Amino acid sequence: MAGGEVGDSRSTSGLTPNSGHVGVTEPQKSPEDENLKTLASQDTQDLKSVLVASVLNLEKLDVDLYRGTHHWVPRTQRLFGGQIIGQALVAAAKSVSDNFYAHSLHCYFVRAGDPKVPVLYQVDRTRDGRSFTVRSVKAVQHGQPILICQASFQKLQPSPLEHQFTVPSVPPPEDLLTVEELIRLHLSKPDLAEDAKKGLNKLLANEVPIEIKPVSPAHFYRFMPSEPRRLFWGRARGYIGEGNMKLHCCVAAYVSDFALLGTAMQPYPNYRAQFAASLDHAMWFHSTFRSDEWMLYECESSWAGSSRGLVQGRIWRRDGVLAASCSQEGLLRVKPVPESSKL
Ligand SMILES: CCC(=O)SCCNC(=O)CCNC(=O)[C@H](O)C(C)(C)COP(=O)(O)OP(=O)(O)OC[C@H]1O[C@@H](n2cnc3c(N)ncnc32)[C@H](O)[C@@H]1OP(=O)(O)O
Repeated sequence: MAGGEVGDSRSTSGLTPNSGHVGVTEPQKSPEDENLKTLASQDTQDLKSVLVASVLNLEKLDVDLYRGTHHWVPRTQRLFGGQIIGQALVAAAKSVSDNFYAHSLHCYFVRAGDPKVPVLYQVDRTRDGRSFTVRSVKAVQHGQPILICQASFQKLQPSPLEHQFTVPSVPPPEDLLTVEELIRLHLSKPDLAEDAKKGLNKLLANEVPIEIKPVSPAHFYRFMPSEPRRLFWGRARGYIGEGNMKLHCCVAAYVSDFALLGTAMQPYPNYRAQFAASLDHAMWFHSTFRSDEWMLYECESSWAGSSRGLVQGRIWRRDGVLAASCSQEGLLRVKPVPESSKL
């Protein structure tokens, strides 16, 4: 489903499986939760490997020119930013030797992506060095750029300088519910209004190729005000396997844009985003990881103002190793939630 992101209406932001589930160390479970887990794990099989087989599988048109198609299109009817970044990184990586690994990318989203036509990716081989290789990618639709991206790749170079922050302490993914399970739980409430049901069923029908388990759903859905910080487990649906680090970075780039910007909205449950879109996105890859295994996403927003929000993200492996960091600024044009929707 669509992740309940910043553009969502109040009917879905009221998703809270139980009012006590706001802490990050002791989730509450019930037999109902356990049944829902079994149900949803069956559903995920249908989307197996869709990211690899379709979204990130670009068609080569000419030297350094590729075409990408869409899988999931958000309700905003503009292309999902993570898809464009992921595809741009795939295109960039195609002309880079296998012993060079993506270590960073910097992107600007300059126009909304049109879901009705494919995206062309034009790659410029900016520089090939002994240790670093840089590629510039322009994503184009209707003859105009929608994204400009620079990606840098490095040969593996060990160093005695090694440090990282400590991974936050949270419940393991096995103890938490997926976004789909949270929606089903909400749908099972007997007093739910018909239009809310309709909206939630629409969300469930979306086929998002990633799985998300919010650590604190009440904050994730902005049911109550909270500090601009969120934690969730995420992974690509399906099996990718070891050995293709380039692909794992592209999948992580896809996932990284999914729930970042909503962090900046968490202190303001009385406002809904009328227009929310990522403006730029940067990412740094630190260590090897498997994007088809649960990774902990830690997002915090250091600033909001001038109709923009700035969010930093850290992506942790389950064993506590910091796999990647990202930063994004997004446009957030908001309006107050009408009194009637708060009921
Ligand atoms: C998970 C998050 C995601 O994946 S988001 C997807 C990835 N990101 C994107 O698609 C963003 C792509 N970039 C863009 O669309 C443009 O760069 C944006 C951010 C819109 C640039 O904004 P701007 O310079 O305002 O563009 P524009 O003049 O074409 O206007 C676009 C619409 O916004 C309106 N607008 C403009 N200024 C204001 C304002 N101050 N207050 C209210 N509205 C404003 C314009 O009227 C225009 O509206 P409309 O589209 O004509 O209805």
